[in-house]
Amino acid sequence: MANSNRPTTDIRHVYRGTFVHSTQQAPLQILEDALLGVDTEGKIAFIGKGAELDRLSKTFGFSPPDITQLEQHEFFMPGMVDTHIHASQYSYAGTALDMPLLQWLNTYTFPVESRFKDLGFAHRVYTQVVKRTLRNGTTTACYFATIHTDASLLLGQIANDFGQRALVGKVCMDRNNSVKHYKETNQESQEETCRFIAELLGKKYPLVKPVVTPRFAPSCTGVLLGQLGEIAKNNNLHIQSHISENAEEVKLVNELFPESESYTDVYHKYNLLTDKTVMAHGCYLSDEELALFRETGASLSHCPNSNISLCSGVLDVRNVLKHKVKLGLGTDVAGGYSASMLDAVRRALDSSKVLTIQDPEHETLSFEEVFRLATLGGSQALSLDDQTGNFEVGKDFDALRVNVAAPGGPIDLIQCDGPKILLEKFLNLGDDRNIVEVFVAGRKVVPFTDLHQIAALRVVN
Ligand SMILES: O=c1[nH]c(=O)c2nc[nH]c2[nH]1
Ligand SMILES: [Zn+2]
Repeated sequence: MANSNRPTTDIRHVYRGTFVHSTQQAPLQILEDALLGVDTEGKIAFIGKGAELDRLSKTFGFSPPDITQLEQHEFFMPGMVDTHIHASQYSYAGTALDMPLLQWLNTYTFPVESRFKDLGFAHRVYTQVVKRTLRNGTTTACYFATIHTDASLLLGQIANDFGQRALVGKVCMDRNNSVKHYKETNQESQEETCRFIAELLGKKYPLVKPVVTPRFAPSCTGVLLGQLGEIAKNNNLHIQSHISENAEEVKLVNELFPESESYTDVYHKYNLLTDKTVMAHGCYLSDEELALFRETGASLSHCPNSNISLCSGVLDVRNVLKHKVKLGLGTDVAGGYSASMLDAVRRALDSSKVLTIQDPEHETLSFEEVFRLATLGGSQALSLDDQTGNFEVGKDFDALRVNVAAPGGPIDLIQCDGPKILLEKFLNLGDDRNIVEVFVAGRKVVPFTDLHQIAALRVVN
């Protein structure tokens, strides 16, 4: 157990009980009867053993009555990181899953996304998606919005108001032959991206940052991809997009960019693969393409619900891990029908088992490995692992207080189980009723308070 001290400001909270998290070395580390202190900046000041109470309280200047003691059947785990979610598609989540990707985009997605020039509609949908994801334990979300700058800024404001850590992307697309009113000119896309970045950074939200967001290669010209690569580089920004999700899409990219060796090479040529890039899906990437991801430090977001729901493909996560490519999980609402990262955990396990059914030699992912993908892996995929992802001293306290036996909840505990079994039960059977409190950077953001609600009612100007 780490128990290093850190020069710190005052301690604001101390928690005592079971903590579960992942480290680089171990997908699951269980710390029973641990003490964790959070300083006034919301950072983890210390984590040690309960037996060290005297020493820790002297060193950090807190008194034992100030400690919050977890109940039986409760534990803290790191907040989950959704590395890929379309906030704008939340309005039709759970429907419209009867077509493959390219037809699905034209039939359902583009018509809905075009409605976000209406800020009232955007406000309703974005408030709901931020609240829903927070309640379900997503402390960090990497969002796609739409092509509309003001609505995308509104999403950033709402995430900030509710206290969620977020990367927010104004979608860029200057090519769309099927829904002609839902696209930008090349100049609009470039100028509005610059305005979006400048205005969002200008807000100085502590936990919300812009992410450069070419939708995917088929909806962007090479000129736009090049401009976005430049913008990201000049401002040292995150980048997100989609790659190799569906076989028809891969074929289309080969036709649209015949000069490139592969789909990955298209993005690489335009300087869009960096150590702050996250690409969704990657079901059909070759080993050479995975090697390019590893070389550039770019990461993948595994979105198993979406991959199954749109009959896109099945990502071989084991192979991605073998190539040492950074990897997190994404809900990919609304190609994925659930906004809950617990669903992403379950679908990732199911997908891995499908690969084992097809090939018994395939090494199935364990629940501990998938737990790591949902937490530390996601933070690494977003290059935010210096701030969040586990309970290391110096990181922000992003955490879920889980009660596996929450009254009225979905889990019946029959016998007295240890913390590893409790975690497994929660991952497989739990839901938001088990997530009794959510913390981001030390601040309790769930249950919602009146302050959250009032902030969210603010009308944009
Ligand atoms: O799952 C997906 N959802 C989208 O909105 C999208 N756009 C391009 N490619 C996509 N894939
Ligand atoms: Zn997506």
